[in-house]
Amino acid sequence: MGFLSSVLTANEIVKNFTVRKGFKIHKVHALRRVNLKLEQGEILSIVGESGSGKTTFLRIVARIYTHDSGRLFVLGRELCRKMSRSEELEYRKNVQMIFQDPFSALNPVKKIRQFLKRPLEIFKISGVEERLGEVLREVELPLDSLDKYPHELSGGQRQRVVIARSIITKPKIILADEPTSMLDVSIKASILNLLLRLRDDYEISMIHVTHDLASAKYISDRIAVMYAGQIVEEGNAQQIVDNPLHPYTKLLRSAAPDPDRSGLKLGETGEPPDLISPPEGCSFRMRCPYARKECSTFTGTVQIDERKVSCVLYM
Ligand SMILES: Nc1ncnc2c1ncn2[C@@H]1O[C@H](COP(=O)(O)OP(=O)(O)OP(=O)(O)O)[C@@H](O)[C@H]1O
Repeated sequence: MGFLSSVLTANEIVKNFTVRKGFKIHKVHALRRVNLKLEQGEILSIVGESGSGKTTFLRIVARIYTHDSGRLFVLGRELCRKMSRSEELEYRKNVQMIFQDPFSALNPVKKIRQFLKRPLEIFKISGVEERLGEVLREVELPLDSLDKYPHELSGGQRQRVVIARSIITKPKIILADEPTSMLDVSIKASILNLLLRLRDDYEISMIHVTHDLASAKYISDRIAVMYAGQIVEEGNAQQIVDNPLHPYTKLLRSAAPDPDRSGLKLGETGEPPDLISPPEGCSFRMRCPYARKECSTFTGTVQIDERKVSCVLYM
């Protein structure tokens, strides 16, 4: 697919959190100079283990957090700490987030109609009933779902409601944080297919965050692999999964996403480093079967065709 232009450019994004451990205050280096691009109509998956910084990046784009340094350009403007209320509203209308848990996203005492109507009220969008009907059709839910309570719907139907709300304002970018991780395997594919169709029908650009390389390959054009707050490999989704270059991507690839299938478990190969004091050089070197002396100082990125890989093996 040919893309027209970038809707998001992240340059050297840094985010630290302050945490208290006993009497001491520590800095967690959650994002360490992250560079990423999202093209119009593209689905980019950020893949990595728990704690690698995927959600933090998504939340910065969603303006739930602000970045400490670096520059982030979204839909033609630079995101800065302060935006006027009208700029903030316009931004939130255009950039919507889907959270991983469709159960906690929905208020159990409110009908689906109220949940879906809320953004239309906030953004003063007219033609409410018509738009409610349209989005339900788009997410393939029957119209009578509007008058149901969340507990009357299945997990997959609830996630469809959450997706309906995310598209009701006709956003340009969707940020999907593990949208299928709480769902049964049988329903996962239908939700991924729905996201793909929305992208195709409306040219919505998406950042999809997941632990699961298989669903990333299924849904994305490009994959960025994140480890300890850094992107270690980035490129075409199929190439990354079928022919991973970075030793960490190779490890993710060989780990069985399905616990019923035999295979390497990530925990068996060690743990990611503590982000309070991340190591110098390559952060993966302590777990890497190919580690050598240079890895303790190497921080570069190598471009191989369309792929970027941060590993000294490819120098
Ligand atoms: N609000 C916060 N306060 C302090 N530390 C945080 C906060 N949010 C995230 N962190 C830390 O930042 C690092 C990155 O976390 P993040 O949630 O972005 O990772 P993740 O890859 O999305 O993991 P998961 O898949 O488990 O959600 C972790 O070490 C985490 O403990």
